Amino acid sequence: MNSTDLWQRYQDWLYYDENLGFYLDISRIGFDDFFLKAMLPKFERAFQQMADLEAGAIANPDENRQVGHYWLRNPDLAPSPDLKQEIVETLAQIDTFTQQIHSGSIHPPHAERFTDLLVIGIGGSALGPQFIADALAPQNAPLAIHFIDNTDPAGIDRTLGRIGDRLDRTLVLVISKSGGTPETRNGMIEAQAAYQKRGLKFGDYAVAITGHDSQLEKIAHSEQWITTFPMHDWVGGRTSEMSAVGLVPAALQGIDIHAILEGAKLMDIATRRPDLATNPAALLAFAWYYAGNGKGAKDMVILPYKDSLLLFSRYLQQLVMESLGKEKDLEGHIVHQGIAVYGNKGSTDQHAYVQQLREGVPNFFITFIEVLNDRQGESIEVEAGITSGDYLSGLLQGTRQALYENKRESITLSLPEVNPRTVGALIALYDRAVGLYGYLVNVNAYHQPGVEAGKKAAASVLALQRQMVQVVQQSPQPISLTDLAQQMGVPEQIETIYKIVRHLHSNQREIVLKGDLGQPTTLTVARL
Ligand SMILES: O=P(O)(O)OC[C@H]1O[C@H](O)[C@H](O)[C@@H](O)[C@@H]1O
Repeated sequence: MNSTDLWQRYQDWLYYDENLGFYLDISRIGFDDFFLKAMLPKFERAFQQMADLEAGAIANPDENRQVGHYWLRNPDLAPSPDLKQEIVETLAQIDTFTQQIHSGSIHPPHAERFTDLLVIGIGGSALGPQFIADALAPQNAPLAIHFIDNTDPAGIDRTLGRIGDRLDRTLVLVISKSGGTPETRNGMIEAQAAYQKRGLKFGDYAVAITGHDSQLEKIAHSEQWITTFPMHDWVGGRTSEMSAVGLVPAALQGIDIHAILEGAKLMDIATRRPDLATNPAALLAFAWYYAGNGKGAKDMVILPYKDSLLLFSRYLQQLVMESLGKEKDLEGHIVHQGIAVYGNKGSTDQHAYVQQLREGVPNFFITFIEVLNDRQGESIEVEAGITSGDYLSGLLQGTRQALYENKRESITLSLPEVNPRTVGALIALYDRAVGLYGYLVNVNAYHQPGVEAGKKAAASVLALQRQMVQVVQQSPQPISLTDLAQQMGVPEQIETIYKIVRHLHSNQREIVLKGDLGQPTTLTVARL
């Protein structure tokens, strides 16, 4: 296509949202009118399914659940007065609690104010809060945020080390919808131990955000934690940023949560339109479908040209891949759906992997995210008539063009600036696009059955570890791996047992290994 035709195509497909000052350009995705016509009936169905979902249908059939994250930003849409009240009351509870923490009316036993916030959670109970904190926390936030989002002991030490002496002024938010996620439980127990070591009562510092009647809620009540916030059954982890999960940490950092909700609500209005050309989420889903042939044949590379949006790709990784990455469609046929997501930020990535994008395997499409306002205040010139921001903007345009010339497709989103409203809108745009795409490819975007397999396997490894330690304890002689597996009655698990033994040996716990570490058959295991 020549430049005049491209310019025309750009204008034909440009979406602009007046309320949000938000642009979406899918002109550099190569669909034609024929493809468009073929997709329209699919979109009609998807719009209808989405309307049913918003009206309270059981949109997650496997788990027999409603999917209600849209109601969080407009409680009037909730399908019953009770649900509406739950949302409104939780929001009021968050506002009151934030005010009490900031004013010091709720304070730690030995200080006038909390100064730090430790969030313990994983997956949907961490990625949103991490993205929002990095994108929006003010420089002198009333509470400085820290995360434990794993069961890595060294990672936990690193976070607690950063908090250091301020532990007695640190408020802890333990976030888990199910209230039983082992990584989060471990983080909580480790944090609890750190408080105890300092002679502090954990409950005086802790708040839980969790589902009704969960294990975590029970602990919070029995240990008299400061308070608890509800995590509704009808909000999925990866779309929970606008429930208490995302709003409590954001509000405590002094971020305007009502503006986040307002931006999302405005985007919801736009993405509710049952019309492909004027619905930005539908345009996104349409572009993804074309680029990957409705089968995820191409990866989604997310490239925000703004440092504060760095964590958006990580946030989207869960939202897109956990929602769409499914073995079966809604009728139970094997489909192996999904779209892989990766990316960091431009122009930084230009000095890393963009070489491959431009010249290597063409298995991706890019989403450029442009932020029109460079910074608060004036910019100096780094060359005659040119600022750093001009460079960033030029690099974005240049990369888009260079990739297009090499037949690499792209989408470009442009926001006026990064603020609570636009970030709320961005999140809402993508959760709707993922929902619509899920309907286009006929998968349940709201469950994650595949995650369970790894969790079950981990539990059986830990059971083997306990059994193995017992057998070694009772064995008078050092014992070979083969005999050990034999005595445990699981000869087929020898590799797993070997790895458990190696891990314990490396940590000088319970057992010692003797022999040539490079040759497992020479090894014997004895009690320490
Ligand atoms: O909030 P939680 O119940 O602790 O769950 C945390 C995460 O764990 C699971 O493995 C799911 O795959 C995620 O969707 C979820 O966000």
